[in-house]
Amino acid sequence: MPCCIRMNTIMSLRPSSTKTAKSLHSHYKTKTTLKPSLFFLSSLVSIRNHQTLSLTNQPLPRPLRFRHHGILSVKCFGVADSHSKKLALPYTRSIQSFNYGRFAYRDVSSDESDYELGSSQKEMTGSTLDNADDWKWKLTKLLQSKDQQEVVSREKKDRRDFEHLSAMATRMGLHSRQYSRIVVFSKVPLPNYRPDLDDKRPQREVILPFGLQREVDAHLKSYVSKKPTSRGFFPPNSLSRSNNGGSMETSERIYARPELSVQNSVSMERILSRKSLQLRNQQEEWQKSPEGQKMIEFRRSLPAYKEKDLLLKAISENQVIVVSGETGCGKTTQLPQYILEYEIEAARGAACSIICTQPRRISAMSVSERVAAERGEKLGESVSPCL
Ligand SMILES: Nc1ncnc2c1ncn2[C@@H]1O[C@H](COP(=O)(O)OP(=O)(O)OP(=O)(O)O)[C@@H](O)[C@H]1O
Repeated sequence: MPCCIRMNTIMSLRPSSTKTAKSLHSHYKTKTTLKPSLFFLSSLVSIRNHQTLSLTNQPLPRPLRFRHHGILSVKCFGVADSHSKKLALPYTRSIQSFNYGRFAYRDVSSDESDYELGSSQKEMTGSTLDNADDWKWKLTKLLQSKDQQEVVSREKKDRRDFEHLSAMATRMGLHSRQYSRIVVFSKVPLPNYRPDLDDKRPQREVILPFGLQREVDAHLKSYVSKKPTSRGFFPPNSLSRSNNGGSMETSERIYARPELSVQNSVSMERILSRKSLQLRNQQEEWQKSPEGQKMIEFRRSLPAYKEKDLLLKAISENQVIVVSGETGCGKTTQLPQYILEYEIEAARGAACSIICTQPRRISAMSVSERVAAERGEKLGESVSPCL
């Protein structure tokens, strides 16, 4: 059975302070029948010249020294496994890669003094957090887990201490956000709103007023009858089904556009074609940049990405498609981008208009901001909210 023993629990059993891993080992051996398999050091302890620490019956090559760098928290996780020979130090290594600044792992020279392990974190930092150790453990487990994406807590004290916990998560390379009575720590950036964590969501569902659908149809018909026709501009494989000149626009601006004459239409095509090439260059530049690469990596991790080709095919072959997917899979932020990117790559970007509806102004704003950020743009370039 896996179990977890806190070092400070072990330490409190000892009448005198423990200074070396060797004495810790002998203490550990006599006080418990568990063989430790994972030795978990917090960010603030260094072990000289060792990535693994042997805690077997063999004597240690020489005493290993723990050194305190600010706050101390040490945990031992043991399993009742007599074959366990080595204690890996994964956390120490991950600290190096997450760059903990002054808390980063470093070697301790032999002339440096040992640290008294029994001191509590509270005393060291003056922090009001009484569960920092638990959280450090939880977040480290999250980082180590391949399957787990996030940790969710509904504890009042975690909401109270959110700022501290959030700072800790940031130092560990994690994202955090508070949603009303819930705090979330995640490996991926968190959205402004999480419907799955919104207890009041059923009451917040938007109920469309009777007749709204008919009103929308009438507006659409009116728009379609007024929109300029530019036949021949769209190749058959284009995903675009309208031509209003690029980015989202207000209905006033759309209706205010004058009818285009044939000559106007030709020069408009030239303008759109130039703009399309410009969009393609911009998109390629962004995708090659380090930030763009990072964003692409994140976007590819979303479930929608696996269906990208299928979706584009379905859109090109059908007038109406219905997409259903789990919350957060990328329906809102990814699908429109797949279409736009496809059109931009085909040098038709300027002629592609995509309208996304959101039930609230705040979500319209937040989605627009997010999509613009994913495209490496400022709001108002190819993505504009229309409130
Ligand atoms: N404002 C944001 N900031 C950071 N990340 C975001 C933001 N909005 C969305 N994301 C990320 O993008 C992913 C896809 O979000 P998106 O809104 O496209 O999902 P969805 O399938 O439309 O969800 P829902 O069904 O809840 O509307 C989210 O899981 C989240 O990780």
